[in-house]
Amino acid sequence: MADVEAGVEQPASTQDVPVPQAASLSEKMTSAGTGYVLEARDLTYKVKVKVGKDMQEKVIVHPVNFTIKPRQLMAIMGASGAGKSTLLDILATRIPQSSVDGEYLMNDQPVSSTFKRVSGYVMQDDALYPLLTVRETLQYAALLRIPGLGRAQKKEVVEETIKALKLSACANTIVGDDRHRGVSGGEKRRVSIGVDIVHQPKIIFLDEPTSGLDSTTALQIVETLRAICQRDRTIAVTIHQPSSRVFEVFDKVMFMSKGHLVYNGPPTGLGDHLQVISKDPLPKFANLSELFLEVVDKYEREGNVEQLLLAETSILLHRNFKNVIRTPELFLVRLFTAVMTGLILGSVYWDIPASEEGVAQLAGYIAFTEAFFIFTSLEALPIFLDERHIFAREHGRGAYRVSSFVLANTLVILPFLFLCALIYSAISFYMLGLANGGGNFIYQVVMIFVMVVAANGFSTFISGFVPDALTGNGMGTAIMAFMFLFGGLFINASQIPRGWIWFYYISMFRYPFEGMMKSNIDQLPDSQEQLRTTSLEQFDIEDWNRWTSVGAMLVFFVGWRSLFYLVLRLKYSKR
Ligand SMILES: Nc1ncnc2c1ncn2[C@@H]1O[C@H](COP(=O)(O)OP(=O)(O)OP(=O)(O)O)[C@@H](O)[C@H]1O
Repeated sequence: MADVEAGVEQPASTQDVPVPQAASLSEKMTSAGTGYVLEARDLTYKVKVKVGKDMQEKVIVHPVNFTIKPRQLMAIMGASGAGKSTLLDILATRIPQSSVDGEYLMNDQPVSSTFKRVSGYVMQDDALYPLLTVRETLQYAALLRIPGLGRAQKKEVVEETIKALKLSACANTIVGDDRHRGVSGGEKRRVSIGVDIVHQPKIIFLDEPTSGLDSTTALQIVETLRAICQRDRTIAVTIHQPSSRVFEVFDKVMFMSKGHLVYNGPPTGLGDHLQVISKDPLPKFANLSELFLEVVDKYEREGNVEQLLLAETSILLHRNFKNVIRTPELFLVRLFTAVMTGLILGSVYWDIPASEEGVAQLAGYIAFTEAFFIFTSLEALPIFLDERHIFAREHGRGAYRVSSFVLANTLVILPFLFLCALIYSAISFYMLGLANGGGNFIYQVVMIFVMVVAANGFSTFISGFVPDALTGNGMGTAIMAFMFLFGGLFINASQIPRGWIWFYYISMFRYPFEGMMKSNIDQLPDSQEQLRTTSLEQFDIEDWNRWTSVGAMLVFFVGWRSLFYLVLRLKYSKR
């Protein structure tokens, strides 16, 4: 009993309602002490409807993915006809599983017959006997819903329910109706809820529990639900138009639009989301959920609901850009070193001659350029690790998908890396006096760009699984050092022992080296035909196509990023 009494004395609206340690009767009655996680994977609901003489398929709920966890009060929102009730019915298994596509899991297992035993569904209307008191109503409900329990225990359950729903003050008042004065509208709604949760289910679904109530009463109901939720309950509620205060009580909100899930995250994230999807400036003091419904309605009328589904990546991009702009030192340092390195190399290799010595200098310049850009990509490891921690927390709350995070994380860095490649090349290329025939300069910018993008992908991949930056740095540097060894400068392919040749193929240094060497040597004038032939032979690149190098680095880039995605999925999606 201790926990329910504690629940009564607590202000139910606070974010941290203490969770009692002692097991109450309700805890003893339900199988799992820690609650249930519900997970929807591509859950889809289609029906056949008659159009003229034909039967056509209509999608009521498009594939949705989300998790609902114990202690997270979750609201399903959306305009009328958005699919809220249908989704709630699917979750409550009121729509047979056989007519629903996709997977619906409870604690990682497909939902089975035990589901009904641990869950409760609260209807919208208050169908109660008007002349019974609140306590009597709940007592009869207990008799009917929990037949196996002894009389004393049933009484205890009823008292617990009365306290949890804050009905103590009116427990002996009749429910009432138009002709008999009884409890208030809010209390009546609590009694209705009590009737459906008197068997203390661990999972509770409520269809519009606040409809028809004024905003203060609605707030009290939602706060009570939140207090119940804190006792390891998994609760999902459909709600049409909550006030701002009600909206903020929820831990998580899901917005539906024409059967699509268009927002899934904490109420606090809705403002950022709105900024991205709204084409008009946002009013300063607005009810966010109402505003969101208005914006979504606009998209619906324009027939562009699918566009909303892309918003997740844009929001993350938006936030990442903001973060980058507000921490310019991160990028300025890298840009500064790119400029300095360009200047230093330009002065060291000033005006390379068209001779054997010049080709050796060119090889030195290219190898150092690679080392500089590839090794320094590891510098960003601590930042990536911080981002991974933020991701873990937000993804755990179901705020966004792994793919959106990886995509946003990839895209945000591209313009900056391009700038580094361009500035570095613009400085050093001309100081070295390299020939610009055959688009050699543009080739160098593109090559260095795809090279840093690939190296960045490698560092990000490492950041996906290492415990800390030190380990990541050690591991990354060691792998890169070996890639450098097989990068084309120190040893030719024909000299590499057979057992090591695979390293030559996976070396991120080899492709840019061979590509840039080939591109530059090809520019030697016809009078240097002999030098050109011997140099190409010396580096084994007579038949090499410089654009193959660009392609190879793009493969690395996509490959590392895909591995990063897989690592995050394996590591975090199961939890
Ligand atoms: N079995 C069905 N056959 C045909 N259409 C259906 C079926 N079930 C639901 N729909 C349609 O699917 C859409 C979503 O219905 P649903 O009741 O889930 O919406 P809602 O968001 O709960 O709306 P409201 O807030 O008005 O209750 C509606 O257009 C409804 O008419």
